Amino acid sequence: MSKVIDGKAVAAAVLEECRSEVAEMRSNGITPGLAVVLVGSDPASQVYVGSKARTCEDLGIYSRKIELPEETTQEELIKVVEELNADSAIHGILVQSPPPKHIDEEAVIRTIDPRKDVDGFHPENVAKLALEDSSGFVPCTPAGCMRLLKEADVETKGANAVVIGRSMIVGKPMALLLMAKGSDATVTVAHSRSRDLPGICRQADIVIAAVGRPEMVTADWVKDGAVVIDVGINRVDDATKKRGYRLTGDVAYEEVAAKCAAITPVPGGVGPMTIAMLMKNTLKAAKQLSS
Ligand SMILES: NC(=O)C1=CN([C@@H]2O[C@H](COP(=O)(O)OP(=O)(O)OC[C@H]3O[C@@H](n4cnc5c(N)ncnc54)[C@H](OP(=O)(O)O)[C@@H]3O)[C@@H](O)[C@H]2O)C=CC1
Ligand SMILES: Nc1nc(=O)c2c([nH]1)NC[C@@H]1CN(c3ccc(C(=O)N[C@@H](CCC(=O)O)C(=O)O)cc3)C=[N+]21
Repeated sequence: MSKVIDGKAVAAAVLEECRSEVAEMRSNGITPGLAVVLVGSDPASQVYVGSKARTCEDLGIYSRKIELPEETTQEELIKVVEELNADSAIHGILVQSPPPKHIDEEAVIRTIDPRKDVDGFHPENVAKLALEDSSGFVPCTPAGCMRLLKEADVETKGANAVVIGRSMIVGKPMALLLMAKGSDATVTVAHSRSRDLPGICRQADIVIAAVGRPEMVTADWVKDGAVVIDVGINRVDDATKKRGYRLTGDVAYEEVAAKCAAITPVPGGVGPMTIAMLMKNTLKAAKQLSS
């Protein structure tokens, strides 16, 4: 028996919280605004960016989509960010990752005003997360995973949590959130150099898979009754689908679902939460900048 954690439903509830907050802010004369910058034309990035803009419009958040050509230089991109920093209609700035290879992503992120850094990627916000200072912005995907654990009534206190992946977008902030006071998990972070990943994973009460390898986590890696959060979004070729591909996570869903206590599906798990938490962060930015 397994319980499916419905990310789409939890995200919808978070978005309803946002909708009433937006209405209240607008009645006080503040319209929250989010700018999403996309360099190049990666098809997956275009899907996410479109979905972010649609969600903003639906909630009454002002959204500006800035699509720049692949050959945009770092200087040009930094100039765009600086203009958004100075623009009082914009409270949140997101530069879609990854940018083309000729752009130094870290330099661009450092240019974003930390008060508008709704991704939580700026060093100042990374430091605030590590310091457990709640005035900063928490990266949307791990924040969404924490909310899913909470909604599914998963006890993190004292639990063994294994995070697979150590990226600055997902794995590392996820580990910080799980170990923070209040969450109180015992956290192991695994990555491509980890020895005996299946053995490490089998110790876990909570598995967070953020790797980018389709169906890597199989049933024999997962302890009976564990909770599995699948962050992976992988496109795999599938001739039976009209788009020519299907989406799959980093977890072999069917076999793992058969033995775990709870699991997030892909799609419909962590992905929708990422967008919902981005809206939350945008409202937080708008409130902090307007007060
Ligand atoms: N649902 C959502 O909203 C989001 C989903 N994603 C998805 O999550 C996944 C991870 O994304 P992201 O963190 O950005 O990816 P990265 O590629 O930045 O990081 C992947 C991590 O996985 C580790 N890794 C790679 N191969 C293995 C392996 N064989 N065994 C163990 N560890 C391995 C890497 O180790 P090392 O550090 O040693 O290289 C790295 O730490 C992707 O599928 C991505 O599409 C990402 C963001 C948001
Ligand atoms: N600066 C930056 N911030 C990000 O937050 C960021 C980024 N760059 N680069 C790429 C990753 C990935 N990401 C996703 C967001 C939503 C879904 C999502 O909504 N997925 C749907 C399916 C979408 C589909 O059909 O393709 C789901 O899982 O149900 C997925 C992935 C945000 N990212």
